[in-house]
Amino acid sequence: MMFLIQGETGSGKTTQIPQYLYEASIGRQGIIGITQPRRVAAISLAARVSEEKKTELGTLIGYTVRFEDLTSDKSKIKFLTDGMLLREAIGDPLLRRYSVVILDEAHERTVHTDVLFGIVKAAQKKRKELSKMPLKVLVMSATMDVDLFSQYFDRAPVLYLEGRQHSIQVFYTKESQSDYLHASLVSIFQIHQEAPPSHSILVFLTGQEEIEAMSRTCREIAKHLPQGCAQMSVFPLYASLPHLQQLRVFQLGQKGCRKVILSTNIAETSITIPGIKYVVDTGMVKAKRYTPESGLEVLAVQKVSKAQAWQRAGRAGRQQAGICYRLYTEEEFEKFLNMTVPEIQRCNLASVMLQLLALRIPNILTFDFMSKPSPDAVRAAIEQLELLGAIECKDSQIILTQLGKKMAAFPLEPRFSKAVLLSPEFQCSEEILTIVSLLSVDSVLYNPHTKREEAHSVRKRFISSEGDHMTLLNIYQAFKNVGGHKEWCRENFVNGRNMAMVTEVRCQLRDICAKFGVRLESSRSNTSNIRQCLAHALFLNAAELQLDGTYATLDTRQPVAIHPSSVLFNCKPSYILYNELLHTSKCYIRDLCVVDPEWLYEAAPEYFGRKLKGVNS
Ligand SMILES: Nc1ncnc2c1ncn2[C@@H]1O[C@H](COP(=O)(O)OP(=O)(O)OP(=O)(O)O)[C@@H](O)[C@H]1O
Repeated sequence: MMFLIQGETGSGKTTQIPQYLYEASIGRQGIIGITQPRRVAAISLAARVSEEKKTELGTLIGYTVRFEDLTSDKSKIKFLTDGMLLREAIGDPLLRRYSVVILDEAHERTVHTDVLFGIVKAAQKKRKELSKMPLKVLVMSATMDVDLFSQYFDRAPVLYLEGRQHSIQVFYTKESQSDYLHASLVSIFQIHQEAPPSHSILVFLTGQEEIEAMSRTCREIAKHLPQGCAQMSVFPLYASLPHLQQLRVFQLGQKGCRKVILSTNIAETSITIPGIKYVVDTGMVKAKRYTPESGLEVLAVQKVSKAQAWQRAGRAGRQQAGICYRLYTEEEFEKFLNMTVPEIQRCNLASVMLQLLALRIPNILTFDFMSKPSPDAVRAAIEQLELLGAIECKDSQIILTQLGKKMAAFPLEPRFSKAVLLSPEFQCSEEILTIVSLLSVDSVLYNPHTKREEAHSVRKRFISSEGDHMTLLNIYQAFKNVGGHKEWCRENFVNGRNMAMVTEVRCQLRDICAKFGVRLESSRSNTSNIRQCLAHALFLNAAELQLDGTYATLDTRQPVAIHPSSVLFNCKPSYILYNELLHTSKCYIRDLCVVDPEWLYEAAPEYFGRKLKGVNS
């Protein structure tokens, strides 16, 4: 059985259908799994359904997100991120534990969801052939391209759910806005002056810095409003915000005080934030863009698709009638793409390719994708995995190496799992495990805007001239030396909860190492072995200082600049590794580590030999 369900936002697809299936005993033989593209959605939905069923979260209803599993043997309804279901499929491609798989928010088309489409389709077919317990599959969204989906899923029938409890009115601007931040501010304060304070406002912006700056401005303006105007509480919401702070947005606001939530697209789908009456949509989003020719995966601010705009509007009108102000004209909206370009067509494929190979799917080009990735992007991913030693190409066949098999077992990007696996060679396993864990969780640094200077100055003693990785390592070691003391965290502006998470992730990574017989070795001699190990794993993300004082990436000579958040912002080391590229006013590199060029060359002599030839010719 395979159905597509299209129902308006807020019609009850995600919270009700799993319960109906459970009550109809459809999930008796196995678990009902519901995938979500984001962890905050998986967690908050599990909590909501659990509350509706009056059970304790983690018993009948649970959730699994990366590095966090709140399920038990009793769990029958499980919310999980699409990435986690994909990981489970590596261990069990037939997904035998599940009687029903619901792929929710299918329009988001994350890489993981797209791969899951193929995996789930194949699992269903195979289970039928083997006369095993049938796998029922539901694909749901308010805004998916039903024709494309139905065709892909062998003409699966589409069920349309009509109706939502509350209406939503949508308004456009009359004229195009050149400054969406200014336009958002004007809208927020207009609503604030006119509407009762119990009506909360949700504003969609593009990223952490923008949101933090806007929060400050809103709070400042709110202080100077005329007497009689209601108070305002501003809540930022973005992926790297500590989890507890994320959850604060779901709490009811104080009486007589307006709640304003400034969010990235993490609040765009799935979730219900109580009290939201108004949505302000800037029409902008920060998303990945990938150019296979340059091999660069960049985060850049761009226009949303129509589907995203409708999802955003759908966050209003969930508990009462809602209003959505779009800060763009109707003509502009008409020019938006109908659907967001699937992530598989705009991201680096190295990670997903490694997972497909671990799933014993030999050829990503012939895999049953709803939308094929570009052959150039596939070639670039193959080259990267080959350089990392994860695969070998023999007679036009791609084979996962022993190293590659181990790499795929870690819930990490290939370059980070490679760093872990190489660490014994460089006698720095403990340190690399810490660094990789630190990079896998939300930021452990707490930078409250009112005490930014103070936070910087107390943390100065941890700063390493060798970069951000080493600085984070110093902070972690100091945290451990005081036994994770809460007072110490407070004094040093360190997020204790996220630090505890780092310790948890570290344990999990250690367990995976133990399972694969990876001997962990550390000499604690100096820091150059740690940086050398990072150079051998992250050499594809290296940048070089130019004669004019700027930086360029080593692979494609892309001009880049050090991000102001880096401890190296005012330094000019000759060679640095970076974790991420971010495109705002210019192309920034962030999370940096100083390295020697010889280490890079040692890591991939042929590759850098070729690159240098390219530069000289
Ligand atoms: N955490 C919550 N608090 C209060 N009400 C909620 C909550 N979650 C859901 N609801 C109510 O249930 C309704 C249906 O929510 P549900 O998430 O199931 O809708 P949906 O059809 O899946 O929407 P979408 O397509 O936007 O994900 C909401 O409109 C809201 O009225």
